[in-house]
Amino acid sequence: MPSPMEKAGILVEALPYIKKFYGKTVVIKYGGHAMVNEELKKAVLTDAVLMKYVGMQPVIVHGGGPEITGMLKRLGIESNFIGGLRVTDAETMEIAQMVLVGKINKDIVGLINDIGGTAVGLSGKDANLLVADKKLHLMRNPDGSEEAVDIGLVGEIREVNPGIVDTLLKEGYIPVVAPVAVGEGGNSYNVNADVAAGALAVALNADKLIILTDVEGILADRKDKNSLLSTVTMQDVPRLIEQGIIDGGMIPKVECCTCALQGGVGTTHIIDGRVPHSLLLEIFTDQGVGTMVTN
Ligand SMILES: Nc1ncnc2c1ncn2[C@@H]1O[C@H](COP(=O)(O)OP(=O)(O)O)[C@@H](O)[C@H]1O
Ligand SMILES: CC(=O)N[C@@H](CCC(=O)OP(=O)(O)O)C(=O)O
Repeated sequence: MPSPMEKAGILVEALPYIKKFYGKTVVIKYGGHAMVNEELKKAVLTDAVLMKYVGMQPVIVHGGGPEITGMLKRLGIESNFIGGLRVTDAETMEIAQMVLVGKINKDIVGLINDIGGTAVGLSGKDANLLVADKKLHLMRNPDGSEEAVDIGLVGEIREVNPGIVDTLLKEGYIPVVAPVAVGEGGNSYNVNADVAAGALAVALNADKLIILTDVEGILADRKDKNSLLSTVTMQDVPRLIEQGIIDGGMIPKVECCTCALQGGVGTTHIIDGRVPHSLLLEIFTDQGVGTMVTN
């Protein structure tokens, strides 16, 4: 345990970072694979509450892929993914919305409020926050040609109306957003949570986008956790994907970082949500943690 004097020293060391990020908007994408257990969830959300109390404007966009898969399995429905996206028929959409908006969103809001923050839960349907069109997945054939594949009610974000989030931030709340978008006729679209976080970060003109996941960051060799790439430039991304170094669920994350940077977001980071207080380490220390994707 640090002595009281050491504790005072730690607080003073944080001062330049508190000053730098005072009033700045930070979008935190909290992935389902990083929601490992209740203790860890509490550590992540405590960091968000602390950020709020020192003057930052955290906005949480959560995922919940594993929990949706678990619920579908309990109901005897198999999950299929194409290009990292869940093939979403009407029944799957109904369950995904129930899990994301009705369960995970409310669990996060409850935990934040219990820790001492004041959170308000939203889905992308509230106040037309996320408006989407049906997304067709482009699949590459072995001969190099591309084919559009129907993956059901998966949405491609067409418009973000961040007014409701701005209003909540101004009133001192922590907005917590579930990645369900509204489409024509008021119907629901399932949106990848990384994509939702990236689009919201751009619309809010955020200073930082931090993606919490279940690996150390981008690894040069996925079998070697010591091969962390601490910085990756936007220009490196297509080559890393082509070489198969970045694969699967990491692809939407880096693509979102790239889109966010192109859309004016200050910095983007992919960090390990399994490490307690990794958010604080990223924001309040010189070294940072995980991978920073830069332009
Ligand atoms: N180069 C890479 N470095 C680290 N992880 C990678 C890499 N390429 C692919 N991945 C995979 O991406 C996964 C993270 O994406 P995903 O499972 O969708 O997480 P989340 O639920 O947090 O969105 C990792 O667990 C890992 O299996
Ligand atoms: C279209 C699509 O794939 N939607 C995701 C939404 C949740 C999500 O993205 O959760 P994670 O961040 O935990 O992966 C899904 O249904 O799993």
